[in-house]
Amino acid sequence: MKTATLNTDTSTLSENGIQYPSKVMLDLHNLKKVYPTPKGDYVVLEDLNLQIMKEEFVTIIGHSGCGKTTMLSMIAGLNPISGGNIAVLGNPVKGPGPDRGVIFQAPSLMPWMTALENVMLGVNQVFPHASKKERKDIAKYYLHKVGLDGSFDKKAIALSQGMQQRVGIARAFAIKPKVLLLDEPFGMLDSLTRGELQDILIEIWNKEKITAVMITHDVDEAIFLADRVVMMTSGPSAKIGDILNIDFERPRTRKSVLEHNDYYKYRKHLIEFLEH
Ligand SMILES: Nc1ncnc2c1ncn2[C@@H]1O[C@H](COP(=O)(O)OP(=O)(O)OP(=O)(O)O)[C@@H](O)[C@H]1O
Repeated sequence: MKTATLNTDTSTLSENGIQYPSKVMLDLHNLKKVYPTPKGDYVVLEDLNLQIMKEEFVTIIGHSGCGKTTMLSMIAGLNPISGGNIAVLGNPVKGPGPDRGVIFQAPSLMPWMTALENVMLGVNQVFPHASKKERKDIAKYYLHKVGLDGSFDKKAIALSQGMQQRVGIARAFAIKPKVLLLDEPFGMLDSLTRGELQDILIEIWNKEKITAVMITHDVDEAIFLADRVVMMTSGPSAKIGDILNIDFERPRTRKSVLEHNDYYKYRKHLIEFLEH
């Protein structure tokens, strides 16, 4: 019989009755992923161990093809686990769920639906017992937060890429997940829009403090957003190679980060890791 998850000050009781340290939101333990290929099994990830704390913002960097998306999609429950396990607050991930929101590089909205309708889709599923007005208010609140006040009723197909990604961000936050998973969400945007959306993302995150795990290829973005930057080794059998703590105070501004004495030290550390 399933028992409800119980949160206490010191620990969390998971579904299977295991007492869990309360600060750990996400636990990846000896994670393994094997893809079958015509030439035989390809081991993408092996012995990958990582704990991510509640309210933490972690960015993931690593060479192209090392397995970042594979890892994120396994956390999302969209990609089966070959070995080891993943737990959210001590509960094993068995598939997708509303406790994990995902923002992909392409927001994959329903093109014929309006911005509001797209956000409402998720909200309706996650809060079926709320009144229609309450659900609409949640969707509108997050669309407002991402700066889309004048565009609630515009069809997704009529929105620019940057605006579509704003809807994607609103949609992910609106379901109030415990963990937000972001796979290069700004990878396709120009640098100005990218900067704007980083600011929006971090502003909402500062307020809501959802645990966030974000893949990026941009070292500066990784530093600006994160409490820790996690570096993955190159595949096959990729694992966590190194972790860098980013000790800048929050809230941060891009200017204060760039002017900080440690900024270039952090940057050098990450670039040296990637160059090896
Ligand atoms: N369904 C699949 N079947 C077989 N191999 C796959 C599959 N999906 C991914 N791969 C391979 O697994 C490896 C890791 O892919 P993944 O997309 O996770 O890497 P990544 O680090 O996210 O790459 P990028 O930074 O380029 O997005 C790659 O070699 C890729 O070709």
